[in-house]
This record gives sequence, structure tokens and C-alpha cells, in this order.
Amino acid sequence: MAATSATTFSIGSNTSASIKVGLLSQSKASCVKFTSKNYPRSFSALKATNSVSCESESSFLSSESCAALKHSYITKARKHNLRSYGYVQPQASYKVAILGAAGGIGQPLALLIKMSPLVSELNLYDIANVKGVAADLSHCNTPSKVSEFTGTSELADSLKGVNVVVIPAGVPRKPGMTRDDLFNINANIVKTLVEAVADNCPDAFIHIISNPVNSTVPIAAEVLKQKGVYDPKKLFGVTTLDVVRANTFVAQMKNLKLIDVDVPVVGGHAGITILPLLTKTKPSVTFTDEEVQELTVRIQNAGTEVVEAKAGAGSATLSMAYAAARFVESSLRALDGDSDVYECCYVQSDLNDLPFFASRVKLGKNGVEALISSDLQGLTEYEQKALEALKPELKASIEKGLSFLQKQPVSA
Ligand SMILES: NC(=O)C1=CN([C@@H]2O[C@H](COP(=O)(O)OP(=O)(O)OC[C@H]3O[C@@H](n4cnc5c(N)ncnc54)[C@H](O)[C@@H]3O)[C@@H](O)[C@H]2O)C=CC1
Ligand SMILES: O=C([O-])CC(=O)C(=O)O
Repeated sequence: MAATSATTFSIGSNTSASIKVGLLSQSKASCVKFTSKNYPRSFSALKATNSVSCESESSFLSSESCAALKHSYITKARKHNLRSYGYVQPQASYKVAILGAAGGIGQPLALLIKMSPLVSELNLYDIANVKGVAADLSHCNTPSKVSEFTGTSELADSLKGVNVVVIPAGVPRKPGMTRDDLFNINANIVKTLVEAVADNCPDAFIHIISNPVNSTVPIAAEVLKQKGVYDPKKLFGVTTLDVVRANTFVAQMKNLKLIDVDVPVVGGHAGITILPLLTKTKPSVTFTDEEVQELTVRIQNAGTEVVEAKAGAGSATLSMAYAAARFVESSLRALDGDSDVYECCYVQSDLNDLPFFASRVKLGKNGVEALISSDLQGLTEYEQKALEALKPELKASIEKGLSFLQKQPVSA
């Protein structure tokens, strides 16, 4: 059976049938054809491995096990943010806004979100230069409608009816700066934007990317509180890039398949407050003490590595856009009823004495459904020490953010 207008999902190994690559037919929803250049596996090959029990190819293609495989492909492909470059079949109709959409992160992030089958409308807001970005992006033949909004007079309209707001607005670091050096400019930007979110889409999930995240998230929380619409389950500091980096560096060091590696990263998003829990890596990996030290320091300094390499032209944008798109997609899957969505992020927390803390969370339709405490149990001495060491810095950054609003109350 030929698969027409097919979408290719490269999903790594599928344990239930040892299939590496599948072609999922869009024209016949229940049909999966297992052929690929890299891993040619026909029905008879599957049968030979006892992976299927049907007698004929046609009965297999219409069987429940085939439908389950199709479901597993889609789930795994979605989890890993894989995209087809062909036409994307709409699967849901959520509305996403990016505030700071014309920037270094905003533009590639907009492109990645434009490729999501879960998005029907994509609103791009910035104080300048967003018209051309929107015109350009709107020519992609993916389902979402792109709209542009320029300047504060159009901010409110950009947020009406939005389900997920992503905020990468603000200045990036230059070599020699810490993230905290961005506080004076970015605190005000985040405050103004979150005020508008509170007024126009108070139920939305809010993803804060602007640095210093350790302080800008507490600022956003205070703004929402003063506006009377704070829902701690829906406010997130985006720390996905720390996980993405940890996964990449561990896979490289240990020669593992990237798609399989998952390292929880807890704490915050600056220097030593970024704490990868390497002993909780999945699949289980053993590290020498030297490897733990080397990896931890590299993950903590990875932002600076990029800032220095860009030599004054900004900080991470492409990897950040990739990470932010993953977090948006996870949020949309959770909103859409997927009950198996977990991400590390910086949220209001009661896992320890810090009011905000990054950890793995379970996401659901209403935002954070549960904080995953098990990652913080059974820590090694190294991890426990690092956790205690990060607390004073993170506490100070949180307090700096919370007290900012005392000097600058929200506008009515
Ligand atoms: N959370 C994380 O893991 C990461 C956070 N960042 C942070 O993301 C922020 C943005 O970085 P880039 O995109 O590289 O900077 P950029 O300078 O390239 O872009 C920032 C954009 O924000 C816009 N902007 C400024 N004020 C605004 C306002 N009031 N309303 C709306 N838009 C406004 C600018 O016009 C510009 O288009 C920085 O603060 C950076 O430190 C960067 C990488 C990783
Ligand atoms: O390092 C920076 O300034 C940007 C950032 O947060 C990161 O890349 O992790």
C-alpha cells in the first residue's frame, strides 16, 4: 500500500516493534507504512521479528496494533518537537502571542511555533520591526494565521483571547556581564508587559524568557497579584535551555542517542543556581566525580560560552528558540488534554524554603498539576552541597524581584 502525501517522523527506536522510521499517511488515517531509506522494514520483516501477529499486510494496516504504533509515533514525535517541513495537518486551535517577536529569540521562535499543528493563531508583538517578520512568516504554508502588532497602542489587541504568552522581550548580555546586570532595563519591560497580560488574557499560561529569570518571574508574580489575577500554576520561568544543554552535553560525553537522554535541571537560571542532577539522568548513566564536575560547570556556564563566542552580538538565540518552542509545545499538549507532559521550569514552589524554584513539573490543562519532588531525594553529597550553595544567591534574586514592585506599583 503506497503512503501518499506522507509525513516523515524520525523518532528513534520504537521499543514495541523495533521500528526506527515510519511514514505516516495523511490520506488514510489508519495506515502506517514502515519503509525508509535508513531502516527498510516491511510488513514481512516485522512479521519475521514477531512484532506483528496479523496474517496479511492489509489486515495489519487496519489493526489496533497499527493504530497504537501510529499513536506512539505521533506522541514521541510531538514530545521531541519533531517537525515536518511539508504541510502540517491542524490538530488543535490554540492562540499564542510572542512579546519581543522581532528579536534574536523572537524570530526563530516564531518560525518554530508557526510549524506547530496545535496553533491556529500566532500574534507577534514588538516595539519595532515586527511588520516585516510577520509578512515573511505568514507565507509559510502551515495552519496558523500570523498577525503583527507594533508599539504599546497595539499591545492589548495582541493579547486578546491568547492561551499562551511567551515573553523574550528585553536586552541580552554582552561579554563581562551577569544576567543580573540586565535587571534595571528588563525588570521594567517585564512589568509593563505582564500588566497588559493581566488586563487582557489573565487565564493564559505565561512563559518568561527575559533575564534575569530568577528575578523577572517574581516580578511577574507580584504584578499579577497586584492586579488580582495571579495563578501560580500558570506562571513559568523558561529554563528548558538548561535541560536541552544538559541532554546534549551528557549524550556527547557518554556517546548516547540524544533522543533518549533526559537530565533534570533544578534551582534557577543563572550561574551556580543552575543545578543539573546528573545522577537522575535517564537512561541511567554513571559518571566519575571529575565528569560530574566538568559537566556541571559546563552546563552552568553554557550561556556565557555563547555570549563570549558572539563577542558583543548578544546571547543564545537559536538554541533558546528551540528550547522555548519545546516548552510552548509541551504547554499546548497539556492544554489539549495530554496527561503525560513533564518539563523542568522555574515556578512558585514549596519543595524547599525558596518561594520560586526550578524543578520538573507535571503540566495539565490548568498549568502546574504537580511539582516532582522525587528528583530532589537521594542526592549525592556533591548535589546536596551544590543545592545548599545556590540557595542564598537564588533567595537574593527572588527578593530583588519581589521588592521591585514596592518601588514601582502596577498601573491601574
Ligand atoms: N531564559 C533563558 O534561558 C534565556 C533568556 N534570554 C534572554 O532573552 C532576552 C531577549 O534576548 P534576545 O532575543 O537575544 O534579545 P534581542 O535584543 O535580540 O531581542 C529583544 C527584543 O525585545 C524587544 N523589546 C524591547 N523592549 C520591548 C518592550 N517593551 N516590549 C516588547 N518588545 C520589546 C526588542 O525590540 C527586540 O526585538 C534577554 O533578556 C536574554 O537575556 C536569552 C537566552 C536564554
Ligand atoms: O546567558 C545569557 O545571558 C542568556 C541565557 O540566559 C542563556 O543562554 O542561558
